[in-house]
Amino acid sequence: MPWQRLQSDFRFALITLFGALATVCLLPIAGYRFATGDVAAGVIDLVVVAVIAGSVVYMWRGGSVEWAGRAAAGIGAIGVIVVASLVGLSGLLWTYPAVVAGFLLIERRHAIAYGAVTVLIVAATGQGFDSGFMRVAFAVTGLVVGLFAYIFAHRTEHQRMQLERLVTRDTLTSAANRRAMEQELPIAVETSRRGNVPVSLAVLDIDHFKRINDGHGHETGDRVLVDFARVIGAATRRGDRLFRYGGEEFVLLLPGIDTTALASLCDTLRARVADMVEVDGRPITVSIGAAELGARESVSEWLARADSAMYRAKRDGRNRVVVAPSQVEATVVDLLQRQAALRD
Ligand SMILES: Nc1nc2c(ncn2[C@@H]2O[C@H](COP(=O)(O)OP(=O)(O)OP(=O)(O)O)[C@@H](O)[C@H]2O)c(=O)[nH]1
Repeated sequence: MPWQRLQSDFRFALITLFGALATVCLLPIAGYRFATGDVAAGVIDLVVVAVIAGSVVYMWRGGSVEWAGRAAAGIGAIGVIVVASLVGLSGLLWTYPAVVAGFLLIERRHAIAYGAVTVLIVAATGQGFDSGFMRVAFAVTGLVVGLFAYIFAHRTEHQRMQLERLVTRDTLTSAANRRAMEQELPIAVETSRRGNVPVSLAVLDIDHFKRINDGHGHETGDRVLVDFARVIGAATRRGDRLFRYGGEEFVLLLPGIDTTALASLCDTLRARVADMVEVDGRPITVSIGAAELGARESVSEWLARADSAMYRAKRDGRNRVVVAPSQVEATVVDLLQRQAALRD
């Protein structure tokens, strides 16, 4: 699902854009260099394009975004340094875009160091400077460009994170919202299948929540939702994700957890809620349905299986956990039932 990642992963999208731009801009320049007999510079341009395009392909095929960015930035810097020492002024000019591109490709604090080192090496080794003063002026202007790019990247990243928090968080409980869930579940499915590690999800629905609202007021209901999300958040691991699915229903994504571990984990959560969430000293309870992702199962089928397990927990008396059988178990049960029906 790399197309979905273009929307959900900002750095993934930036590196892809950089790869496309670098290819479109550098290929004609490489052609021009060959045409004018500048074979060495042409070869350097082609190597730069090949490494950058290779990094993007590696990332699209599931490789690390960080390493793809580092490889693209690294080859960009080497290309600029070598070309500046080979062709003079027309090579020197590429230093400025390389410094700015660093902020798109790698972490901000690394990008400022990367930009400063690239500018200083080019100032020291590049050809085409008329005088020592020109070298110093080049170094100073390059560093100023890097500093401005740093300030700009800092502000943009801060605002982007604020915006992302606003659109992906539920304002009442601070859990991730349904929109975030719709983006993250397909990624979790892809990660699980690629790494061949299990992933499970649990649907948690607070019991008789309407009675809390009706008997104690909406504000108390809101407070229960906040306490509930806090208790679940504190009882789960760092990589687990809690989403508010709607109303008093939450979804918990549990990477690395299979059907065997699911029942005891969910039961711990159920007990923790009953112990720690209350109204007027009376415990609030939760019904939980859980399911491990099945082979070839879609996100909606997976969610539907966990949801129907949760409804079974409600039907069986609430304040309990029902784990949906794994797909293999479900198929065996189905076959046995069909066999029994044929025999009758
Ligand atoms: N206080 C508060 N109430 C909410 C919020 N969102 C949904 N609700 C209420 O949650 C209640 C859900 O009630 P039901 O769907 O009947 O479920 P329930 O009473 O929990 O019953 P069971 O799920 O069958 O145990 C409704 O009264 C909604 O108005 C919210 O953000 N704050």
